[in-house]
Formats: sequence, C-alpha cells, structure tokens
Amino acid sequence: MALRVVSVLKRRLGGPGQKLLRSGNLLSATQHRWEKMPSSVGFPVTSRRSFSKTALIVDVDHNLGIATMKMNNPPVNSLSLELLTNFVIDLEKLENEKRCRGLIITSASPKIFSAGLDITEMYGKSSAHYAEFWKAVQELWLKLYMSNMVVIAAINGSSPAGGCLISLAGDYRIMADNPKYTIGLNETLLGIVAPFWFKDTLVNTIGNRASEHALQLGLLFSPTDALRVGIVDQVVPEDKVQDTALNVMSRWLSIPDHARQLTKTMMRKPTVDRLLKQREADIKNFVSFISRDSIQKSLHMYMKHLKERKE
Ligand SMILES: CCCCC/C=C\C/C=C\CCC/C=C/C(=O)SCCNC(=O)CCNC(=O)[C@H](O)C(C)(C)COP(=O)(O)OP(=O)(O)OC[C@H]1O[C@@H](n2cnc3c(N)ncnc32)[C@H](O)[C@@H]1OP(=O)(O)O
Repeated sequence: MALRVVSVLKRRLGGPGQKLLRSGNLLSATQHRWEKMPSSVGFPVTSRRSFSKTALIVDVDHNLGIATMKMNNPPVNSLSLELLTNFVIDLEKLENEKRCRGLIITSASPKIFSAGLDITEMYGKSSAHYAEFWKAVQELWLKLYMSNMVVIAAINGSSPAGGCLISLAGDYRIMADNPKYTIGLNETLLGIVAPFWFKDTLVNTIGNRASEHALQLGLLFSPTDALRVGIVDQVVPEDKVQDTALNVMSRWLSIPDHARQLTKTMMRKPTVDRLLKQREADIKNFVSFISRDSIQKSLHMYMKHLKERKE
C-alpha cells in the first residue's frame, strides 16, 4: 500500500516532491527530508517537531506539503482548554506555512480519536472559565472549518461529540473499521444540547433528516453505520488509515489551491457567518445553559457513570 501511495504522490505532486520520492519508499524519503530540511516559518530545522507540553504532535513534510497532527492527550484526548488553545496556535502556524497545503488530523493513542470536550472544564467552574472555554471551542471550529488547507480526519478510534465535530470540520473523513469504535454527536445522552453550529456542521454533511434523527437520539454510529449515513467518507482496515489518508490527500492536492479554496469558502462561509454574527450571544447562551443546576448535575452524573463503568 505504501508503494501505491508513493506512486500516486509521484504522479500528482510535481517538482521537489517527485525528486524526493524517487527512492520509492515514502517513509524513508520522508525520514530523509526531516533530517535535511532547512528551517521554515514557525517550525524548526528538522521539519518534525513534538510539542509534548501541548499534547499535540505535529509533523510537517514540506516537500509533500502535508502536515500530520496527532492529538496526544492521554488517556482519551479530551479537548481541554489548554489543548484547544494550542490546537488553534498550531493551526495558525500551519496556515502560515506557504508550503503546507494539507493537514491530516489523527490520534497518537490507539482506540480513541478524541473523547470530545473535556467535561471537567464544564462543571464546577466559574462563569468566566466557561466563557473562556467556549470561546476556545468556537475558535477551533472556526479555524478548522475555514482552513485553507485540505483537512483530512484519520479517525483511528472513537470520536464522540467534540471529537466528531473536529472530524466533521475537515474536508474528508476516513475511519478505522473496528466495530468497537463509534462516532457521532451524542450530546443529548449527557443531558446537554449540541449548539446550532455543531448542528449546522452535521446538517451540511449528512442532511437535515439524518441530522435530526442522530442529534435527538444522540446516536453514536459504528464505522459501517457512519459510512452509510455519510458521517464518514471511507472505512478502511485499521492499519490502512494513515496510508489511505495520504492517498486521498494526494487526490485533493492535485486540484489548484485557489479554485479549491474559493469553492470551500463558497460552501462554508454562510455557516461560519452565522456563528460570527452572534458569537458573543452564543458564549452567553452557553454559560447560562451550562451553569444551570440541572445541567451541572447531569454532567456530574455522566462523569460518575463513566468512572463506575470501570469498576
Ligand atoms: C435551547 C438551548 C440550547 C442551549 C445550547 C447552548 C449551549 C450548548 C451547551 C453545551 C454544549 C456542549 C457540547 C459538548 C460537547 C462534548 O464534546 S461533551 C463530551 C462528550 N464525550 C463523551 O460523551 C465521551 C465520554 N467518554 C467515553 O465514552 C469513553 O471515555 C471513551 C472515549 C469511549 C473511552 O473509553 P475507555 O477507553 O473505556 O476510557 P474510560 O471511559 O475509562 O475513560 C478514561 C478516563 O477519561 C475520562 N474521560 C472520558 N471522557 C472524558 C471527557 N470527554 N472529558 C473528561 N474526561 C473524560 C474518564 O472519566 C476516565 O477518567 P478516570 O480514569 O476514571 O479518572
């Protein structure tokens, strides 16, 4: 499979990408590049960098023009305020890298892509904290959904709620074929409500009726069902997720950037504008909703249930 990916990349990427792929082995070619690459904006000499503090591992391959971002926040890649903030910072850096045209988002931990928003950020805290947290969630969605890069989610584990949102904000989703993994916007199961822009993102992907069904019931889909309903675009064997992501990326990167980007903007801007127009109101709404005693209690019970499952 790796060789097939290399030949597709050779065909679709011209210039330096082709030269470096001449060895016929994508991994060794990439490794070689990481060692030789000069410094570039935001990312250091080796082109490969691990942000252990930020719980994100970002590898940038300048010659292929592809970055891979691995969420690395054990045990379940929950999206804490810190992780959200650093996610946005790294996205901005990548966005500013002229040669970086594609981004693959995946998880460093097998089995969990992301458990979604960190629930502990949403209960027992101050209103100011909830406001800051929600602003960070908005910011990440805005940046991802409107990214100039081709964004592919390589979903190598379960991806509930906020994890599903990250996947939906990309341009293409590939999920590992493991019936133990699930994906979906399950907010109602926690006694909370997916905000309108989570809902809009889902509607834009799978349509109104399927979204209403999925959202009201808080459905978590197996890979097969997620493919059937259109939440993901492809389901592949677990060990083929990354190769498939590279392969699909090469197809998307073969389209001239300006044409593809303008098309993406045309499709997504109305959805984004809806949030931008009422961003502050959305924050206020979140803070007032999440601060309700009944909601705090629901979240507390849900966390308790998660912990008791293990005992
Ligand atoms: C008209 C009015 C409208 C108002 C609307 C206004 C505003 C909208 C309001 C709210 C919107 C909020 C949107 C929320 C989005 C979210 O993303 S909420 C998070 C949803 N996530 C989940 O439901 C997933 C929960 N987790 C799991 O199902 C499982 O943990 C798993 C991901 C499948 C992994 O399972 P497993 O490998 O068995 O691991 P454990 O369950 O044992 O978990 C390990 C530890 O991690 C803790 N944990 C799990 N998930 C989270 C999380 N999301 N946040 C924080 N912590 C989490 C879990 O408790 C374990 O901790 P301990 O080891 O026991 O300490």
